[in-house]
Amino acid sequence: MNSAKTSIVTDPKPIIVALDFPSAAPAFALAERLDPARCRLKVGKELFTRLGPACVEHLQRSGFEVFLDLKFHDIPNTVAAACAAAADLGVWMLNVHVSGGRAMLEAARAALAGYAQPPLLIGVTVLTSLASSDLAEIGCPDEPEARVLALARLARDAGLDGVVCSPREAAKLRAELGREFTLITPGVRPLDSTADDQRRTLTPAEALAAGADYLVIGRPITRAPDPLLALAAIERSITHCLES
Ligand SMILES: O=c1ccn([C@@H]2O[C@H](COP(=O)(O)O)[C@@H](O)[C@H]2O)c(=O)[nH]1
Repeated sequence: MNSAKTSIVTDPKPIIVALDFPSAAPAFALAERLDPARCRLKVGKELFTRLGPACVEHLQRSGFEVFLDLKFHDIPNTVAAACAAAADLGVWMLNVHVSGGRAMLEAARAALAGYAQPPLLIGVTVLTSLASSDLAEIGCPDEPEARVLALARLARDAGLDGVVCSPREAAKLRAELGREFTLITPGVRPLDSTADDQRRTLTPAEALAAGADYLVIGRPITRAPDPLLALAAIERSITHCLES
């Protein structure tokens, strides 16, 4: 993919830093060094299970918008109640697994209907750690792109605001689902980073050029010798993708 191609990314801060840490100290220490005007933060299963809602509230008090990445996947009644609980926390974005099915997705949508400023409701399609062979093993004969597209269509039809996909599917989804559907891409790796457990990756500039709205980036920043330098290098690499 041509990383020099310019795409219109309308949000001036497309980077979401994944705060995957085992305790409050390193998570909050990094957050203190980050600027809420330059990025958002993602709280996932590890930090939330350790610290609970207090960690979201702490980060919000520091001025950050928080993506609560708990990937709810359960019966509709349970997911709806969990989405309401997340909305009560005032998170900017939350997510559910699209494979929970239409009734679950519609229940999640309905649960957020009464909020004046509801969080963005996002569906997880195919985890970026999965390749074709992994899908085959769990009984899915599709290539990841076909599966992601089918799940993204279901998410859109059920009224979700967008999906989590890998950057490799972003161009296809953008073309099929239009400009308004929000695409969140983990599986983002600068050229000098290791893939770790991610299987479907592109660089930050490639992801934005393909049509991603937001880049979720964890270890390439959080495990860098200097996280702020790593973030600054990523920001420089995507400047040409941002709307001026
Ligand atoms: O398909 C998915 C959905 C969520 N994630 C989450 O994003 C970050 C990625 O972290 P890296 O360290 O940059 O790999 C992590 O919190 C995952 O839980 C994902 O990777 N893929």
